[in-house]
Amino acid sequence: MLTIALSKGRILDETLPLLAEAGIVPTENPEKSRKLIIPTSQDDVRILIVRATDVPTYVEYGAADLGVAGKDVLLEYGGDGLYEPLDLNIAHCKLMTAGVTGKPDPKGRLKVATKFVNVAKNYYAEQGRQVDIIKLYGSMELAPLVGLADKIIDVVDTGNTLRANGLEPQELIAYISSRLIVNKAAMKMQHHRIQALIDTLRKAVESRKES
Ligand SMILES: Nc1ncnc2c1ncn2[C@@H]1O[C@H](COP(=O)(O)OP(=O)(O)OP(=O)(O)O)[C@@H](O)[C@H]1O
Ligand SMILES: O=P(O)(O)OC[C@H]1O[C@H](OP(=O)(O)OP(=O)(O)O)[C@H](O)[C@@H]1O
Repeated sequence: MLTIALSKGRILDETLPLLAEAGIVPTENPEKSRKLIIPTSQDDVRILIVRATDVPTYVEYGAADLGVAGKDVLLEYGGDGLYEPLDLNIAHCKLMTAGVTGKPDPKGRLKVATKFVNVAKNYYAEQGRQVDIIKLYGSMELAPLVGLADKIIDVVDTGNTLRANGLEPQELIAYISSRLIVNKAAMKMQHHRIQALIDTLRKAVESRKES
C-alpha cells in the first residue's frame, strides 16, 4: 500500500490533477467526504486527509509514505527527517513580514506575531535582532491592529488580506510553493514504485510549465 497525505483546500485542489496524470484518482470527493482515508482508483494507493501543518509529521513517522506540503510549513517543521524530491510548482505565495502601513518600527524590542515561530526565530537571529515572538494560530493580521504585536510573519499572495486590514508587506523571507515529500525508509523499501511516481509527477509539472 502507498499512502499519500494531503490537506483539504488549495493543496488537494492543485495536487489531484497531478496525481490523475499518474492514474491515481480518489474514489470519492475528498472535499465533500467526511472520511479521512480515501481509497483511489488504484487498489494499493490511498489518500490521508490531514491538516496542512501535520503533513510532515505523518510522512516523517511513516504513517504516510508521501505527502504534499507548503515550503512555509516545511521551513517551520525543520529537521532533515524527510526527502523533498520535487517542487510541484503549486500554491505559490511568499513568506513575509508585514506591519501597519506607514508606521515605523518601534525603537526598542520588536514584537512579532506569527504561527511560524521557528522561521521567525531564525530570521531575526540571522539579523542579530532581539525580538519577542508571539505564537498565534490564525488571523495574524489582527495582531498589529490591536497592539498585540508590531509586526506579523505570514504568507502573502495577492496582498489583499494585508490591504484589507491596513497592513503592508515589508521584508521577503522566502518564496513559497508546495513540495512533494517522501518518508526516508519508504524511499528505500519501495524505491522503484516511489521513484516512478516522482518521475511521472515531474513530467506533469514540467508539461504544465510549458503550456
Ligand atoms: N493565499 C495563498 N495563496 C497561495 N498559496 C497559499 C496561500 N495561503 C497559503 N498558501 C500555501 O498553501 C499551503 C496550504 O494552505 P492552506 O490555507 O490550505 O492551509 P493552512 O490554512 O495554512 O493550514 P491549516 O488549515 O492547518 O491552518 C500553505 O502552507 C502555503 O504554502
Ligand atoms: O495575500 P492574499 O492573497 O490575501 O493571501 C494571504 C492569505 O492567505 C492565507 O489565508 P487563507 O486564504 O489560506 O485562509 P486561512 O487563513 O484559512 O488559511 C494567509 O493566511 C493569508 O491570510
